[in-house]
Amino acid sequence: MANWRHMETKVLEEQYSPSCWSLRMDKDAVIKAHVKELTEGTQRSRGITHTLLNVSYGSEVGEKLDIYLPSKSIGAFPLLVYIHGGYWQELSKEESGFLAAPLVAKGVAVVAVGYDIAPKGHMDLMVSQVRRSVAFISQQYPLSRGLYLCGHSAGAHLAAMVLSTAWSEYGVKPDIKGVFLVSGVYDLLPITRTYVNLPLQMTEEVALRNSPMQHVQEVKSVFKNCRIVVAVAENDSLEFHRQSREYFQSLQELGLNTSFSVVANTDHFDVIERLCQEEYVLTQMILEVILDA
Ligand SMILES: N[C@@H](CC(=O)c1ccccc1NC=O)C(=O)O
Repeated sequence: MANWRHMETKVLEEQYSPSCWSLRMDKDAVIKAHVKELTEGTQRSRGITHTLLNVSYGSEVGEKLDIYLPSKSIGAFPLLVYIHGGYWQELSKEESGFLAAPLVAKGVAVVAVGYDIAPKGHMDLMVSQVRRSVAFISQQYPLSRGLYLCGHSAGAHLAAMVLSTAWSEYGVKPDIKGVFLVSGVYDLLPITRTYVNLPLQMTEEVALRNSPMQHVQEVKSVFKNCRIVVAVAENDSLEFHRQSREYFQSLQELGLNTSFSVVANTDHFDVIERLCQEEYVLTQMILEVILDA
């Protein structure tokens, strides 16, 4: 396939419109079903787990997170921080607890992070917010049995940016033991040439500064032993496959502990929705990584 720089805008925009590639439903239906699945799943998780909702990790209204806790826990549990997707302009933490039930049942606490989506938030702010949320959690739970990150789509981009944080500026060094990046974007430059950038208004400079592909060296210097799983939905577009593969390859070339998975029979949306199911291959992979540590 052509290099993205040589694609017509229409073709590039289609590559970066995940809803065009689902084999299950049409464009509008798949997004509607996605929001419904995440919302209902989050309601279910809230009904069956002990929760701490709207915990502030910063002074801004949007700087809040929800914690889903295992029962009978005394603080010595692993924590999985989930960063939602939605192209930095949709969704919120209110639909982001859907994955908690099967993890909490195995003794893993789940944190759903809220951040200021565009147009209120801009890229530098969102990156700073997710970094501060992880710093906050690591200070709040010093006895935890390790921190894990999971991000979907734009949230996988933000999780990858957390990995390349200069932690000295945050006064902590979180014990991040594993990261699950699902159908993410790691080079923001192509995005600047699409409709996705309308509310974001990123310049090329902002896009480069916030592209995980540009910051893999920082990952190496801090997280030599962290397990990094790069996963992409089988039915994601070629550009999404390329982005995941290239990010994985850069990490691998640096000798990091990383693996690459194409999740069979999934599209951009159910690849993450299905984390509410215990038997789903990605849920099992996450549990194996966390419980084997
Ligand atoms: N314009 C995008 C919309 C999109 O990606 C999206 C929309 C609502 C909620 C989540 C989304 N994406 C991934 O999480 C698309 O074509 O799929």
